[in-house]
Amino acid sequence: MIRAGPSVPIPRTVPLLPLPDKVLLPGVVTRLQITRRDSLPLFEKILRSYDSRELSKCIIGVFPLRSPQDSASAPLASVPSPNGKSDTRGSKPLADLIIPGPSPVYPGGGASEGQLVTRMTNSGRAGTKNEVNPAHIHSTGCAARLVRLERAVGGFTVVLEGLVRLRLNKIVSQSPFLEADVTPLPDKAVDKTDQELQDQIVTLRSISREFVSLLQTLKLPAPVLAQLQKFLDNVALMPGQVVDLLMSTIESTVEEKITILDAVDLKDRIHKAVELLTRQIHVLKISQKVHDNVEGKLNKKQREFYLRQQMAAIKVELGEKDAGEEDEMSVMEQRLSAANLPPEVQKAADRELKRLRKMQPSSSEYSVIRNYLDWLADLPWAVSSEDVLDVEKARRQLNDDHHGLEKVKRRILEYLAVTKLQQLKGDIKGPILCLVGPPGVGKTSLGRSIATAMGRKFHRISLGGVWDESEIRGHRRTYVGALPGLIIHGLKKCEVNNPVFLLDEIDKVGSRGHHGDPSAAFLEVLDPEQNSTFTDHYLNVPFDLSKVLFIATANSLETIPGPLLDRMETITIPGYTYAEKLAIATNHLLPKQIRQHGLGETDVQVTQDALLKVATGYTRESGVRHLEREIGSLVRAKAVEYAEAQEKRLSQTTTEEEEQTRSSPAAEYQPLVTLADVEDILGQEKFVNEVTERVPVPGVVTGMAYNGVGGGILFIEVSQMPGKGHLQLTGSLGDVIKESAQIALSWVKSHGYDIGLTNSPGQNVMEKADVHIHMPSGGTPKDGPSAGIAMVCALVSMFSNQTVPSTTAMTGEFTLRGLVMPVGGIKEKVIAAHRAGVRKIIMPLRNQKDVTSDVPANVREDIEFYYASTVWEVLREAFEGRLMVRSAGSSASIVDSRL
Ligand SMILES: Nc1ncnc2c1ncn2[C@@H]1O[C@H](COP(=O)(O)OP(=O)(O)OP(=O)(O)O)[C@@H](O)[C@H]1O
Repeated sequence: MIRAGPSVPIPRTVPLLPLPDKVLLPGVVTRLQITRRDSLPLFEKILRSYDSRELSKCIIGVFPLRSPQDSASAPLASVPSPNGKSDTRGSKPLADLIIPGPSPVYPGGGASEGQLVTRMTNSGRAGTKNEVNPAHIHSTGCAARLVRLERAVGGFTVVLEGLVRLRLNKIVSQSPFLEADVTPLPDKAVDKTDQELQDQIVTLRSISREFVSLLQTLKLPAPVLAQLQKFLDNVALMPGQVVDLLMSTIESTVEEKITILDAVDLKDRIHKAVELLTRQIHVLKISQKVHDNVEGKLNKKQREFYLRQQMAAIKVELGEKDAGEEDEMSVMEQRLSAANLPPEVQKAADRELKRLRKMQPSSSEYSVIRNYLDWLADLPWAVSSEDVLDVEKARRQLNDDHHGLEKVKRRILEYLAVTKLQQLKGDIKGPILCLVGPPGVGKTSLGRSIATAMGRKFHRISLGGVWDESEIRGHRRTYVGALPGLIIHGLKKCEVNNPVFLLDEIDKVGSRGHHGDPSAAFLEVLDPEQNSTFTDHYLNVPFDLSKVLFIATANSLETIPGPLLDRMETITIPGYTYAEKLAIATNHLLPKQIRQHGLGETDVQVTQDALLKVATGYTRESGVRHLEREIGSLVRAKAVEYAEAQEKRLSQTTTEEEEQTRSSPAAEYQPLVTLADVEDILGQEKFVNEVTERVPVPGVVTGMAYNGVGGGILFIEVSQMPGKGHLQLTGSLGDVIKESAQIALSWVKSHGYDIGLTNSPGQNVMEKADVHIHMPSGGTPKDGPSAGIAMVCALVSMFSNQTVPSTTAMTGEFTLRGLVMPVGGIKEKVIAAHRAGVRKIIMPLRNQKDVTSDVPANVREDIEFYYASTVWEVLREAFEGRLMVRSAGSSASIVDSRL
């Protein structure tokens, strides 16, 4: 409904309402919350002096109040003199004419609650305390009449209707409220002869129509639209009023609204309005685009998402997007570009990013893609740490961290030197090292030392019990909760693409389970030719692993599949001798434990014989892990003593002495741990020397074993019982060892007469007897041919009733023809036998070189070695000449002699 403007006279002096952050234009109705102290007296007075029906007669001058900065940058028109000479805006001083402003629009007929009533916003809320500085009041304002006035919490709620522009001439009073001398600036009647103005009106009309039609699509309330439409019909008659109204509906800044308020000249106002409307139409079109896309049924969350998108698009268009509030997408984009992705990966990332943009955050697919992109952004595609390839420094590092292991250290240094040379050539394709040895010999800690020596990051991947290929290569993204595998996880953790990866216990990787073959995944990872394009199932893009230094560790090589073993260079770390253990304990384990228990270097001292007793009496292992634990127990016991002694001292000292006492060790504390203390602290010895304390019995022989956890000795026990010549085998024996037992028995049966077990050549030594061969520690599976000669000796010992000394151990494969064949694991077997107290070892002649090259000299010195090529030689050495032999086979010509 368009109404003719009410002819309200505008007095020359009006009370003034300064509005910060808000502009009232003629023709617009607005509701305000008045809480500013300086404005309250005005409304108090109005409430007192006017009857509610006469309120509309009350005219107020509403002027924008600009902030001091604004006023500084854009000086306000000086308070003009009544003659108008100082009007800087070019509008001529007008007479005291009272020309009513355009009719305000009252949607729904009522002025108070209509939708066009500008809602109060925080910025529209007048402040609570500021005193107005008249210099900050803008020179152009708007006369307004009061439509409603009510008391509200902390002030008043007023509804004002803009009537006509005002020029502020002079502030005439500041107390109790501002009053000013003003001049109304009504719009001039349209000059139909002014062609330029007419053209402008045409443009305004078309652009306004477009604007209103766009508003329709945004579902503005129908009555408001209807009002706007009707209003536009009058654009030719009152273009100024139309502009004012439209300007109050578009999104614009206070500054822009002030320029409209300032534009008293019609052409100027239309020109500015067309500019702002064009921009608003552009924004609306974008919102409509978004709007069109979301047509259809949307749930609450979807709607929220699209509205947010709309907001973001509008912000971008307005150039208001702040770096601080950048949306998730651009942050992700930045992270991806910072990750320096290889082109192929970049392509995949772009593709996923594009998909992500089209999704709503609440969908499950959204988080899947987000996670994926997070992974891509977090991986060190192009980040490497600087290598320190200083061989001398590496040598020092290895020597500082580990005692002995000379061969291993030499090999590692060779490796580093080669890597250094290759790096100079830009071609790094070194072999993959595999450290093999029993538990606790320092394989893992060697790996760590290598990383430290090279200045690289270290990451340990424990492979024990990995049965599933996807644990290494990741799950495909189609699986719910899919993630990359251990390799990619490790790279993310290290944050560089050239760390040292220790593949711990590679021999424990389960082979061929239900979900692929995990060891097969390593075929690619460990192949320097292939691993530059390693593709994790989750990432589905290749990652170059060629800069990663892989070091594998294993307890035994037997369970490592051939092709995998083929890719690695194995370095064997045998078990330690007692002498080595003593040195390791003294130089590394004891200082480490003392440090870990918070004591000083000299607070615990352990004598060498005490340490040796810990090693021999409390541990039985190839490595030093248990030894370290037992030393830990010793140190703990001493730490308790230390703390107790200190407490005791403290309770006896005065406060002055306290500080001094705290730092000094307690007097009655004794740091030395002697041989006698060991049993008190650790309890009774757990292991006695197995062989030296054993009384030799016929039918029992000491054998030598070697398995994944190191070397050891094992006893072979044979007994006979009445029977019919059957052989019984017990002790978790494998097929090969069972066959060796058969071969041994067959040989003994066939040579019974030669060895003096029977009286005639045709007699069967087992005619009326059954034989039982047992190998104790039934819980440990045993296999392999190396117990052959020990079984022959055990059988001969039982049948002949002669003993073999328990300190004599033997190892060697045995053929039916009585030949002794070489076996493996000599070094570990010898060292373990030495630990167990063995003093004489019989072994195949062809293993002699292993003893001379591998067995430490101090062990060799303690043991008497005998190398045999036939079983006859073995028998002679084992029984030390106590066996009656008639004929020592074809190789010997001795008849009826004592061997
Ligand atoms: N030669 C040595 N010098 C100094 N310390 C050693 C030596 N050998 C082993 N150690 C110490 O023994 C402890 C056990 O070593 P580590 O964990 O490396 O053994 P491992 O061979 O990897 O065993 P596993 O096969 O069970 O993983 C570590 O604290 C290590 O520092």
